[in-house]
Amino acid sequence: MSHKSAKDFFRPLAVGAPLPLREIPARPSRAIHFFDPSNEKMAAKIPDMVGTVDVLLGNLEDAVKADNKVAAREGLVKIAQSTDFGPTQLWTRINSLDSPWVLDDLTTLVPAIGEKLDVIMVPKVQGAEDIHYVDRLLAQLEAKAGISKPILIHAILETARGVANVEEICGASPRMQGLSLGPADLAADRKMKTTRVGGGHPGYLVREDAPRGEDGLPILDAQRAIFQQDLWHYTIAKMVDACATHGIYPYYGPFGDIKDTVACEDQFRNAFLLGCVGTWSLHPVQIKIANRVFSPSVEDIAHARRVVAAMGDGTGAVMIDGKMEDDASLKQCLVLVELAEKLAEIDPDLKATYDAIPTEA
Ligand SMILES: CC(C)(COP(=O)(O)OP(=O)(O)OC[C@H]1O[C@@H](n2cnc3c(N)ncnc32)[C@H](O)[C@@H]1OP(=O)(O)O)[C@@H](O)C(=O)NCCC(=O)NCCSC(=O)C[C@H](O)C(=O)O
Ligand SMILES: [Mg+2]
Repeated sequence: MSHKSAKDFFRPLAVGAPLPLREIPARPSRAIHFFDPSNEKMAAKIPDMVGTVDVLLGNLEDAVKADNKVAAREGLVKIAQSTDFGPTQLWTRINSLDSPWVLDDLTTLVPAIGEKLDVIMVPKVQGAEDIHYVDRLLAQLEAKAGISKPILIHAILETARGVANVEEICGASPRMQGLSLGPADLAADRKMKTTRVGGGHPGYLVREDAPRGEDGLPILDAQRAIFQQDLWHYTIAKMVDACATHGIYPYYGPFGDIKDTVACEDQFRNAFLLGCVGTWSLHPVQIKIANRVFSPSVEDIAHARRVVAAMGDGTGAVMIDGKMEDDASLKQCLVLVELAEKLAEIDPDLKATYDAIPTEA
């Protein structure tokens, strides 16, 4: 595969297009909330959701009926033009690159609402070639429309080839903002034997060893603990490493069992602990869960601040509550403290919560 030379990587891909960013802004995006702009009931709720969620995403792809594709695109333009998004980012998910709708998605949205669109999510990305195509087309459209800042690209990992090529996808363009896991399409593409939209599966488990009888054989009808495993651990971990390597942001994806808010919270928390910065929300009930899970807890911030205070110049080792803390644990604590500071800038309730944490000796 041929790569652009380093000096060309940050050059605009069309004369008159905005300069590519050298750093992807670390804007809070705990929940990327999906709505169907062709659904009037949903669309009517969007202006009131501004400020309650970090990202509002007008979805044009799967979950929008084929007959509603044009209405969804037009609906998104209308909502974007008539809404002041304040601190909330506006994203869209365009149709897949092999679909009959994607060209019109891009050529309509960029001139109409390109100044308001922060990120375009591209589904079913297979390799760097998909990002290169969107990158060049966006540059041409931005130049023609006189857009002042580059629209960023977010890729969904939802094919086996996309997962295999995750490194080159992350590094394909300075527009790359991040990646999400697309567990439903990925499961289908991999021919996994599941029927769910994200989350676990009761059949994917590890069972406690069987007790042995006097004959030394396993007692098969004995009660044994079973531990359900995470089907998505490998892919999320691979995605997190690729994103961290390239300075972009990893996200979990959809959790389709809307009513199981407890398992949803578990799935989101696993992703948070592994390094993801946010997740998708498919229903208003999932926004609160995501905001809670992807914000560091009071306990973690209290502990992190103690470590930061105790570590002085950041070198050496100290004991806190019987545990050794050193340069490496300090770096982990700083990840949490810096995230809390960023979130506090846009979330007054969270700021008040973090400000109220007592300073311990
Ligand atoms: C999942 C839903 C179909 C559920 O809808 P519904 O049955 O209408 O839910 P409720 O009755 O509980 O709704 C209560 C009210 O809230 C409104 N509502 C529902 N969802 C949203 C929303 N996302 N944004 C704003 N408002 C919403 C309803 O209109 C009700 O309003 P009211 O009657 O006035 O009280 C539905 O939530 C939905 O369609 N969600 C989005 C689904 C989606 O975007 N799917 C695509 C992403 S997942 C995916 O693509 C897979 C991935 O790519 C992969 O491969 O893994
Ligand atoms: Mg999908």
